[in-house]
Amino acid sequence: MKLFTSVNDVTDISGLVKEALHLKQNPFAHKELGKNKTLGLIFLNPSLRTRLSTQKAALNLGMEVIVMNIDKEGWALETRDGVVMNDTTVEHIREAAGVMGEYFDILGIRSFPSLQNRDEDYSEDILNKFIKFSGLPLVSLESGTRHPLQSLTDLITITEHAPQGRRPKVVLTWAPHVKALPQAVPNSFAEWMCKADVDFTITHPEGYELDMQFTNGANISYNQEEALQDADFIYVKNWSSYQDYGKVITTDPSWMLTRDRLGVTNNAKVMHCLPVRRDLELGADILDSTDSLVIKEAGNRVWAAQIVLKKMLEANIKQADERRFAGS
Ligand SMILES: NCCC[C@H](NC(=O)CCC(=O)O)C(=O)O
Ligand SMILES: NC(=O)OP(=O)(O)O
Repeated sequence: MKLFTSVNDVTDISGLVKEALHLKQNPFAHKELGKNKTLGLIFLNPSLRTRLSTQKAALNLGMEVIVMNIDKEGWALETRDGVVMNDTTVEHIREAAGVMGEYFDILGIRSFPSLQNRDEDYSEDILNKFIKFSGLPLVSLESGTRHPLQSLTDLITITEHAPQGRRPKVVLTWAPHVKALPQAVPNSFAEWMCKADVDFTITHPEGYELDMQFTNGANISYNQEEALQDADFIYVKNWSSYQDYGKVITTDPSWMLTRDRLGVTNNAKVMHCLPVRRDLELGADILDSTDSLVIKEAGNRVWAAQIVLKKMLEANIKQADERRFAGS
């Protein structure tokens, strides 16, 4: 594996989940694999889970890790091409990414969308430039349109807690929020669920339709109660409008999931990628109950990151060996 930016970088999804669950039982079995290899984690936006879990995963594999919050600690980055840099930006992404290529063996990048310009965000220009100019194997730590480490984690968590002998029903439900949030988490979750062995439904108010490229194969409903019927897993997330790009169309509190809503479900477990705003997006009564999987889910971020880094290290070692043999 050279890139992990979407589900399309994975050839065997259920195989990857199984391997991640195996790592969870044997976290230090590959401690030699990452010896003398350096992972660079570059954040253009805040993070708690992605930063800590990916760092821990790399340490479990014996790697060195360097973390930089480039938005706060680096020179102001220019990402556009063909501009005279006579304003506030100091360093171009071409040089910045190129330099990272000299220091690291694997690069992780977090780059949120601006939510101002849909074409720009959905072109994944910044992620693609880091890939191109670093020349490194790259793992997305959440980009303009996707959060694949989160989605792999979510599938691992669903697989661990799924009922025996039948396909689980998974429902992604929109939740209210005061701020405009990216579509990356729900896009990515939908994209993975549509390819997984689950019965998948999305429910949201009108105007919150996600880009159809991510929801192909999902049932979509504007009626939350109907959608929740017989659910085994409920994935709660706010996102801003894709159509009226980046806008908050409603904050209707009746969309907030509370425990009394779970009555129509099949004792559903509730998931959220975190951070979550209590009693705005999701009721504290759920978060503080055994119906919530959010902490275990966040725990599984380690195994998602570790299996991805392991695949990248193995591919790189193979490539390096091939180069060595070719030269001998
Ligand atoms: N990485 C996990 C989610 C990150 C981001 N949430 C946020 O920005 C929450 C901000 C707030 O609640 O103010 C999102 O939804 O994509
Ligand atoms: N879920 C998630 O990606 O959390 P952070 O933004 O804290 O990394």
